Amino acid sequence: MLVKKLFTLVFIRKEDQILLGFKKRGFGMNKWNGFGGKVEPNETILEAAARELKEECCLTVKPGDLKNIAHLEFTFEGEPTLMDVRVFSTSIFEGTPKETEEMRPKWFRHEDVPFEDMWLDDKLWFPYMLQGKKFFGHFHYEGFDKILNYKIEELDSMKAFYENRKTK
Ligand SMILES: CNc1ncnc2c1ncn2[C@@H]1O[C@H](COP(=O)(O)OP(=O)(O)OP(=O)(O)O)[C@@H](O)[C@H]1O
Repeated sequence: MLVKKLFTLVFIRKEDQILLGFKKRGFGMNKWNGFGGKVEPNETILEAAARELKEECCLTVKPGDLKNIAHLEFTFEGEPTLMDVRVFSTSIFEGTPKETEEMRPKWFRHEDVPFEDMWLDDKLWFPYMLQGKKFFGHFHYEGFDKILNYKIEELDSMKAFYENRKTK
């Protein structure tokens, strides 16, 4: 049986640019990604998303301004964990991105997103996100550099997606 662990992932958008952070330590080190981390037991998913964004690049968002745009699942061959990642996006934020011990933030134009220095899955689902689509993705890795299989589905509504999962 797989043990589910809940994570957040936040993308800040500004005109034709997206804010990414270069992870300086821990899981996904030396890769560009959105901002996020584990949801703690004492907080909601939205609170966790806003907290991680603040901790990692010093931007403030109201949890209510974060729009849930995707649900991602990651499994790793031979590992008992399923990473359950709630992806959010917003263009409403306060502050200027600042480097922290964990992340070095940088704005990228859509055509300049550095996929060669990101998780392999990002290249597969970023086009959905950049086109404003909602989606579900599942990626099964062998190690960290090979995807054994995956599936991506465009969704009409995240709410309907979660309601549908609850009843299964
Ligand atoms: C495998 N393919 C992947 N593709 C894209 N994004 C991925 C990912 N796998 C993990 N992620 C994200 O990477 C962050 C890890 O967070 P992570 O640093 O482990 O969490 P947190 O800050 O709580 O950790 P510590 O407090 O340092 O233990 C978190 O946003 C999570 O959604």
